[in-house]
Amino acid sequence: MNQTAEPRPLRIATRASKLALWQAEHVSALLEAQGSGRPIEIVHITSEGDRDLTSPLSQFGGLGVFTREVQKAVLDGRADLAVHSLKDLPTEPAPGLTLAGIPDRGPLYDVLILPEGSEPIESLADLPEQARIGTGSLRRRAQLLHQRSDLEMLEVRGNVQTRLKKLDSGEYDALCLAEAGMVRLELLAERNWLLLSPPEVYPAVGQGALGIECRDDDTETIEILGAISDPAVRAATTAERSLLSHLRAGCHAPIGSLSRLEENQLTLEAVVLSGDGQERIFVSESGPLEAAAETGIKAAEALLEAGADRLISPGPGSPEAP
Ligand SMILES: NCc1[nH]cc(CCC(=O)O)c1CC(=O)O
Repeated sequence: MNQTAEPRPLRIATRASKLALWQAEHVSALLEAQGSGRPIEIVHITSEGDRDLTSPLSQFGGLGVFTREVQKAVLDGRADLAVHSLKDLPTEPAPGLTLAGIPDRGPLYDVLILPEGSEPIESLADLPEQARIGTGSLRRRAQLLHQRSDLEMLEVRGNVQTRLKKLDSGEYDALCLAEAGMVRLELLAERNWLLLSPPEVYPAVGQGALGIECRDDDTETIEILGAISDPAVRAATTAERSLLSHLRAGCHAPIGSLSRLEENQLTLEAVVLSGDGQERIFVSESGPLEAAAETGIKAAEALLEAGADRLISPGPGSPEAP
């Protein structure tokens, strides 16, 4: 009889898209380096958001369409932790789960990807008149229209690879995506692209960051996830998510934000736009790192004070439809 029991595996639940798998592998490597001594397994989950590739995201599933089934696997005990793109994770906490891990953050901004073989461009002004831009995100749509009201914004669904195929087949003149996803999938080197950064284009709340959840009574996993977290990223994303939840805009709203850290000071910039990009409200609030959530609330209040509630339409949707 063998009395030396193998340590229990630490099971990571993830969607099975290439990007989700990269992110799960990244977390797996962080956990290995952290050295809990437990072997790591990756459990693949199919989400509603991956199954239905035809409807616009705003019209089905709503909030948490990419995260719900991965969360269920942890709640059911099929896995111990769930890895999400933080920007896809609703700010409303899931009962029974806790957001215990927020590790290092990838690139924050969006990029405008050009079809294979196109000439490079240096700014949005270089796009042809009425260029067709593929994006399903109201935030990207509104900010691009704010710069160039002539652009034709077209809905796009499916994973990053599917979208790039549509771009290269001529459906769009350019595609707007997160730099983080493109870098993780090593897809930027092959083509020409333009960085879309603030103040022209603010990223989504939590963009580029990962959120790792576990059961709220699983003290061992909570401790392990704490050890692979980055306090600066946690503070920054806490401010951003606090802003979003206080705007009660877990809905499909054109909201962008950026947090900057300087020594012990956190500055949160935020924009809210009308869907057509005609109206845009900007605020900036600062506070100590430890008061990140309060800084988020202050920014939300300043936006509401300036009339943001008129621009935010209530309704179902995810914090960031892609
Ligand atoms: N909504 C889909 C989604 N969720 C996370 C990423 C990429 C990684 C990130 O932005 O954190 C993407 C693709 C995209 O927006 O281009």
